[in-house]
Amino acid sequence: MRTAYSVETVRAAERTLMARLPDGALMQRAAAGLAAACAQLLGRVYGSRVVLLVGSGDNGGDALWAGARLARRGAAVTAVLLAPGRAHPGGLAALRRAGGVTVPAADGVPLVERADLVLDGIVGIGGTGGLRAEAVPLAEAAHRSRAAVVAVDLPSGVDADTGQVRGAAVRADLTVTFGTHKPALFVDPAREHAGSVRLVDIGLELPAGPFLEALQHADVARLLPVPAAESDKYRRGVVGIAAGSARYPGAAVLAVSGALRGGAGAVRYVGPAADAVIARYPETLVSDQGPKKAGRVQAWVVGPGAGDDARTVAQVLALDVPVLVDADGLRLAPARDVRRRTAPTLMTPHAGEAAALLGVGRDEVEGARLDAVRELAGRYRATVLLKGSTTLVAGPDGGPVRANATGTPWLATAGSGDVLSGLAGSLLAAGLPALDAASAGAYVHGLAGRFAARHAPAGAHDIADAIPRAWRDVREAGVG
Ligand SMILES: NC(=O)C1=CN([C@@H]2O[C@H](COP(=O)(O)OP(=O)(O)OC[C@H]3O[C@@H](n4cnc5c(N)ncnc54)[C@H](OP(=O)(O)O)[C@@H]3O)[C@@H](O)[C@H]2O)[C@@H](O)CC1
Ligand SMILES: Nc1ncnc2c1ncn2[C@@H]1O[C@H](COP(=O)(O)OP(=O)(O)O)[C@@H](O)[C@H]1O
Ligand SMILES: [K+]
Repeated sequence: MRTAYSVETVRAAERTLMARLPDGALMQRAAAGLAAACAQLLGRVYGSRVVLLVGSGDNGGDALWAGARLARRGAAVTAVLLAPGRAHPGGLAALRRAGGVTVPAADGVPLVERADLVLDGIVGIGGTGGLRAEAVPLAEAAHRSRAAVVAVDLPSGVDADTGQVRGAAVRADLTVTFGTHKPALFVDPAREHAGSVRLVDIGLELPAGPFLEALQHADVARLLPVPAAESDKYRRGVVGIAAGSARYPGAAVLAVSGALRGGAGAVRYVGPAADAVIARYPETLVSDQGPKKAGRVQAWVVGPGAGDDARTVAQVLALDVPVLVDADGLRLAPARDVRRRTAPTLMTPHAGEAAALLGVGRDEVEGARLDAVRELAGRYRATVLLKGSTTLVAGPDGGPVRANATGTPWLATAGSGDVLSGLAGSLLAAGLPALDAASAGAYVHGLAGRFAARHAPAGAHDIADAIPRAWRDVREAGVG
């Protein structure tokens, strides 16, 4: 599991550690890791042109100390000072001792354009808002130059705690972050600015409850259900799918396709698309009764392609088993009915649906996903999985939000959300708590998308077909 902590927690851990260490020791640890990552990226340090973008705080200090290390190994290092009177004094002296030079910001752009490596030490966890005006031309030059851009701790201009980008921000190829990941490194739009991310351990001791978690293969492998010797289809769990309409029968077929690969022992379908479902998946148990009388079901999925069928949504919400509400179902599920439920509810909106539920614009949700997912989980007292370029899952009781790391833009294809709802619903039926069902479902779904679209675009049914391969990949890597 990878974890991220808020700036407040990082600051507290930093204070505790600094009280035990000699002055400057933490910055030296950070700079050593940073310089090593830069050297690796450059391949040959000797003779390379390195430009440091240096702001007024310790983030600039890290860049200056790392620059000094690279200068000692033969790089030509120039520091572009954004606040010349306030640059980190110790770092500045070290760079000069090592043969590095400094220039004012106004002279920086041509140097950045000719650099092999640009180190972004403009601002780190002390930043607020986007880049200031004087830094913008430098960030733009770095982006268009052929230089590798390495962000120190965070790409400057992103909000460390929320992943918001309010204005211009540096676009890095690599971010070297210190002590712990910051939430912004997992959450778009900031994540997209970070490039690949490397964590340098500087000895921070962090509390048990992180702000954000990102599951990895081993975590998901432990969550995925495996039938025991004594299992039968009912013990493995039966998932009910109430989806599809005369207009959208495909949504039912796709939800069933995900559910059949999600670990439940049987999939039961109710709704107007039974013929289409049976034609494609003859193993489905179809019922012409409503959800109440459909027979044994351990978890329901309601909503994909459901049109305006509010009655079915209300019936499913009234059942005392876990329920996943997706797509049209989200619009048709009154908040008070969801809040009143005692069994778990999992809601799976994309940004547009989340925006409609919150009464804000879609851009607002996409710009501040963490806020949106937590707000929805609180309002509905439900687990919420917010889909999109970063998929986030928040539980109703606060606690760490989970960010999914396996997604790919190839998943943005019609019907792929229906597959996810079936898959996650199946995991609910198999007995996983809602937070785990949602995050393991998103993880396997993302991986399946990657497999399905490896060399060519894939349709939603291809993603469903790739679920067993993704599942196997997780299990084999995770538990041997
Ligand atoms: N935590 C740890 O354990 C360790 C932390 N370490 C490092 O310290 C970094 C944090 O350093 P920090 O606290 O000095 O803040 P930092 O990010 O340099 O920025 C503050 C300055 O920036 C300015 N400023 C603000 N917003 C801005 C903007 N949008 N655009 C431009 N400028 C802006 C603001 O100035 P002012 O508003 O006064 O003009 C303020 O002076 C951290 O990210 C990591 O790299 C490591 O050395 C080792 C261990
Ligand atoms: N840019 C993206 N990067 C990664 N995943 C994405 C992106 N856009 C959409 N997705 C994923 O694709 C799926 C689309 O679901 P949804 O929006 O419900 O589509 P549909 O309603 O057509 O099924 C979700 O799993 C979502 O997280
Ligand atoms: K930075």
